[in-house]
Amino acid sequence: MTGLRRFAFPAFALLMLALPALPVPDFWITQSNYIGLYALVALGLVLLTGVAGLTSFGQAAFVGIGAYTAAFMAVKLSASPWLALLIGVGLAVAAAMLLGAITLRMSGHFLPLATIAWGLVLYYSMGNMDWLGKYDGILGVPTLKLFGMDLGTGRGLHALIWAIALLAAWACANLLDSRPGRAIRSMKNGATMAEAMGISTFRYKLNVFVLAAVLAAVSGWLFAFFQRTVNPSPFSINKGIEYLFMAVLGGVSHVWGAFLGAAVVKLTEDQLQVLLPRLIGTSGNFETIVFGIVLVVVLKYAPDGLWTFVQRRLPRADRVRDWEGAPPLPARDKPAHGELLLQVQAVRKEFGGLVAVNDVSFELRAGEIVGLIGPNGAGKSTTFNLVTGVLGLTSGQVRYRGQDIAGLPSRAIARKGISRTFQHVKMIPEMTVLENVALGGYLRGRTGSVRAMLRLDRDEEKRLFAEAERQLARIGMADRMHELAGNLALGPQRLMEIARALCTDPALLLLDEPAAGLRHKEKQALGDVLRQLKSEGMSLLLVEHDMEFVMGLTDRIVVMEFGTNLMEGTPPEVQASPAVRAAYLGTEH
Ligand SMILES: Nc1ncnc2c1ncn2[C@@H]1O[C@H](COP(=O)(O)OP(=O)(O)OP(=O)(O)O)[C@@H](O)[C@H]1O
Repeated sequence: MTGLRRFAFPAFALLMLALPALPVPDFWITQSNYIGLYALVALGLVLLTGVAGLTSFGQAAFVGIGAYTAAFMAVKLSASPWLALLIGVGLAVAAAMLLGAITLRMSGHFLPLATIAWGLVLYYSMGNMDWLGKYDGILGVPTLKLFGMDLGTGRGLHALIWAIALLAAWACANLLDSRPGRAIRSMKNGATMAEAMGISTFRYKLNVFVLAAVLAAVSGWLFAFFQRTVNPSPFSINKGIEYLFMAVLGGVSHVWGAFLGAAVVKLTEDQLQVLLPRLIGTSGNFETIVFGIVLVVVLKYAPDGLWTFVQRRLPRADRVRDWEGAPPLPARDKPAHGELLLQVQAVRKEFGGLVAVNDVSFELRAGEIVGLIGPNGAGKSTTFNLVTGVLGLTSGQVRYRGQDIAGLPSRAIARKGISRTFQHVKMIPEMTVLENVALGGYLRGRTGSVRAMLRLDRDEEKRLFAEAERQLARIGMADRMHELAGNLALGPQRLMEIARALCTDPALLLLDEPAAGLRHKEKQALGDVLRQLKSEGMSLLLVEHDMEFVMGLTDRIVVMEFGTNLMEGTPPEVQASPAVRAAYLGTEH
């Protein structure tokens, strides 16, 4: 890390923790308290929405759970605030697990809708329950005491709010730069790539959803002791939208975006509440209208949020190469040369009335490169997806090293030693090449989210990065490991995907149209890499449209047309076949 980056966080933390001791007016301390409380909630949304791609409008309801638990237990039960924290967080976890279990397997708009419903249900429940004081809420919450010291509501509480918010930011930043963090980041653009790397996307979605709920509940707990009264209005769906607005405005993919978003929203909201009634001549919640307009403008012109403007000015530093000499990751037993590796037996896939793959069979032995070719729409990609578990079979069998793998999810197939690349490169563009490749090592590591947040994963990380660099060196890209993956041209991106697949320690590598869209030189480089992998004993199944590319590379070729096996043979046999030529030229045969 550069000096600026290394010192920025401790300097900011020190400033925020020392702020109450400085001659700062009480008003600014109060504002800063709100910013810390809001940032804690927005931080959860950064992970949930920005990083994992899940939208929640219901975070204010989780804040409400924390706040109401704290107020109720302190006022009605005179219980310890720390017990209230435990129970509040526990309730938020239970609610998030239940809500997540129902909605997180569904795609698209189900989660946002469910979170809206959840926000509304909780708001009206809080407002209608006698024992929670209905819309008046619970008054007279005592101040928080820590080691016998009364923190009060202003300066004393400021240190606690900011200590917790900064600790949470540190933990979230650690999480994002770790094995589980890469898994979370890989889910943003759909589950296919993540699952192919062996990641249970449902588990990580639930993890992040629960973590965001916990951060919100902790904020609510602090909020109750800060305001010393709770009522439903700060936990309404409006506030849920405002939290999302803070995260989006600040920079929904960046931990520090949460703080920037919370600060900008809080400070402008206050200014607008004074300014707008004066301008318009009548009072009302006009700031909401302004925020709505600003949100549309931000989404249009700065979809990554304001933090990106700050980040662009900070120098980007390469990851410190501290993994020299790290012990190698565990590796699987490799099949002996010539062992029967993959048996595809009469696989069939129907989409409604269309038979995309019609009882196709072929085999692949260890150490071979087999090509699966055919004209557009022949059913190659569908066959590929049947083997890799992305699609379910209508009938037939797929055996890998003698075991039936048909119907297994792709992450289970990855675990068995089959890895793949994608026709349209799937990567995390804002991560470096090295980090993208390290994602491939996911199944070879063990670190969970809690260990990662506490930074107890460094030994394993060194092993993962050492392996990622080794695989990059294997395909001749070690010198580009610190570049952002999104900045690479298509050829190197495809090679990077191969390195990522190799990082899974596969016994069989499946490449989906690796030469598509590549220039002549890039194709040559790819061909050299594949030949080298074969010489190292790797087994490869190549789905390819480009006849010329596969001819010089493969041992055997399976030709498909209209979903069926047209023929199978060596490259010269295929090249000599009038039927294949006719299929490619689209003439009768
Ligand atoms: N999810 C789907 N739903 C309905 N039809 C599909 C689906 N996926 C593929 N098909 C159809 O199945 C047939 C085979 O498609 P597939 O993508 O497997 O062919 P391909 O040989 O890989 O072609 P290309 O080289 O163009 O990728 C095509 O007619 C396609 O339209």
